[in-house]
Amino acid sequence: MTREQLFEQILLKKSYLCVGLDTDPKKLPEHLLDTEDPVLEFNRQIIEATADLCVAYKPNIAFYEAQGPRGWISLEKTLQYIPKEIFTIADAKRGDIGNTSELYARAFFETLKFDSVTVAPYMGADSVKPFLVQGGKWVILLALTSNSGSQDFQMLKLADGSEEYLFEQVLRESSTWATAGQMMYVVGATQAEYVQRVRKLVPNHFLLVPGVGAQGGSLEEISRLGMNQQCGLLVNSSRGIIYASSGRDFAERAREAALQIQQEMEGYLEQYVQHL
Ligand SMILES: O=C(O)c1cc(=O)[nH]c(=O)n1[C@@H]1O[C@H](COP(=O)(O)O)[C@@H](O)[C@H]1O
Repeated sequence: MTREQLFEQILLKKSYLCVGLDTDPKKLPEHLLDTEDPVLEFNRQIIEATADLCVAYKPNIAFYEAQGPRGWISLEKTLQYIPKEIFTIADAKRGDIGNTSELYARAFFETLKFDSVTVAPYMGADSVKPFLVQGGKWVILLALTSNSGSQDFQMLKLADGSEEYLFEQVLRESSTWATAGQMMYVVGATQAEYVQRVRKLVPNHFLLVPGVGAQGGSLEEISRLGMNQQCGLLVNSSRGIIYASSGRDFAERAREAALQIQQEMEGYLEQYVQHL
């Protein structure tokens, strides 16, 4: 999917919501447990209930890998329920020496046919570039993550007296590896105070923003500080949507939670994206 196609979907749906499919078999509503593939049935109903309100789905691969072969099958079948015009993110946080990254890229882009994969920058250019070879496929590089551990390395100053944090060097350097049509960055919603520094270095890139809802980040703040003229944001919520209820009404409640976010997003799009 191209950046223009993604922006078209955002305008059409008045939404930049990404629904996180972090489907934990231990949290499934009881009435689904005797279906053939409870994870798949849960995802199917979540997708059916939210597809008109979001522009992306992000299955977190850990939740499927942990199930062994069964999990991979649920994941592959889940992708078949996602409408073609919706952007798909394999949240796998991969990256390795070149020939291994090539196979990770093949796993997510060719075998599973995701539009994008999250990648860790720690091993440098040759670990990321194998993911950048196919047009229409995206790398979403971890820049400033939402968790408290982001302080450990990402927020280190590069040298005594330097004004620049390590995450800024990651943005500066990696933005020369690919255009804003193939690379996005993860910036946690809990890091809103640094979003202007991010935008100075990557004004045109899309940012994948996790951390609203369960982790406490503010949608208003990240939208006000992070939007660009093509919206430039995909804001993810996982638990806040998919576990809005643990009962028979889980899909209905998930829709209500997604609708609430979409309506708030509609307001920010009108306010901050000038040519709407
Ligand atoms: O890459 C991610 O998506 C990610 C990066 C980050 O900095 N923080 C973060 O929470 N995530 C993911 O975003 C999702 C957040 O889920 P909720 O907190 O339930 O909305 C999980 O799948 C996390 O793995």
